[in-house]
Amino acid sequence: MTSDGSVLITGIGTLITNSPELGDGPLGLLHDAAMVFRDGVVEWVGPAARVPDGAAHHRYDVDGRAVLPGFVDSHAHLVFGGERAEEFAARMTGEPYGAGGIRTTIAATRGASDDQLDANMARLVREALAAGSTTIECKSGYGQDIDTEMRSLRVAGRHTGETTLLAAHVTPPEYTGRTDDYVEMVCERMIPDCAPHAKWIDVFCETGAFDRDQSEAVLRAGIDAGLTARVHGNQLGPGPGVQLAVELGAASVDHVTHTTADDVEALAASSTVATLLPTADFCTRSSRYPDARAMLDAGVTVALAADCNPGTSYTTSIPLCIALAVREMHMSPDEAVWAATAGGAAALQRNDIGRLTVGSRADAIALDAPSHIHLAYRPGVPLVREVWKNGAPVPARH
Ligand SMILES: N=CN[C@@H](CCC(=O)O)C(=O)O
Ligand SMILES: [Zn+2]
Repeated sequence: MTSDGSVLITGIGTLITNSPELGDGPLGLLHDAAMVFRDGVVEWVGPAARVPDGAAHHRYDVDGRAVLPGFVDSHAHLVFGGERAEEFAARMTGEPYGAGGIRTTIAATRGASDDQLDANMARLVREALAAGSTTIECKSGYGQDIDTEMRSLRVAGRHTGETTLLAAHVTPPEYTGRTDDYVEMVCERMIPDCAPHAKWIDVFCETGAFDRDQSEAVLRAGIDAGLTARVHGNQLGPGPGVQLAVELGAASVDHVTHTTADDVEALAASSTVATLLPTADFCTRSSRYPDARAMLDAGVTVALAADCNPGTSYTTSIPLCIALAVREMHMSPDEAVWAATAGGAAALQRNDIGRLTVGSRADAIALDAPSHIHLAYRPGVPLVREVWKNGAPVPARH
């Protein structure tokens, strides 16, 4: 980058802008394109033949590669201690996944220092960035006491502005058999104390976690404290999570693996994004994947996220999510890439990311491939070759 903070990217074989006004289809696809970043935002984007004259940009030639907005990973649990490889191995030999595994991580997280939590999160954020995620949301939720939830949010806030108080993830051991008492403590004390450190409030509305009334109480307390709702729902079986999210105007309801026709209809008529987490279904060997086709065909806004966490989805790979979404959920490569970029931005209610248009954040990736289709066509191959965050190249990962 030059001292004026600008960079000209040339030689873009295909550019996804996510602006239909700029190019073909919903992805706003341009061929033989170029782009100028200045001071962290996109200053110009268009055909290579029409690059504005005279600007003393640093030039970066991507040699015919595909360039996309950086992935927006709108669902992650990155503040935790320990790991659960043994639980995963047991699951792969027949044990079912249950919400109770979360308690293992609660114990490890409570016992970890801030520095340990921070180092673990930093490692995962670096990993995600190298795989193309230039924005990542992060939930607390492995404390389930005020002190550890607060510590978790502080750590998360050092790495992302998208911090979520997952106040009701599972009833912690000291409240066993007293979930209503836990919910009361969350509403009266945890949320008021922790809200200044979070942007979002989240609950796990599921059998074995929190029921509809308990989830609603937590979400309403969060909303009253100035947070915006998002919901974990319909992951392990059908349930009230989707309807609750829609009723409360949640930004997103996440997982949505088990939905009814009424759920899909309600989502389609709402502004709530359905965030699908295919790597969680893959790693828990779920009986099914979300019915993405029904949702898309009904007009639901769909996002894809990696749900990085030590229990159900210990991956930061959005390219893997895209490959699963295409292969297992019958999304087209275009739909999957849109969902992982503009869809993630919609789930975070952001219009400055997930697109490459004038004024948007200069967060972009170049693939070692001529088109975005290769993200699904070449599963498991690390195709993300270059990453720019706020207009600056991200150093290669060691
Ligand atoms: N479903 C709830 N929470 C996490 C899993 C947490 C865990 O098992 O540690 C998820 O999004 O998949
Ligand atoms: Zn989650």
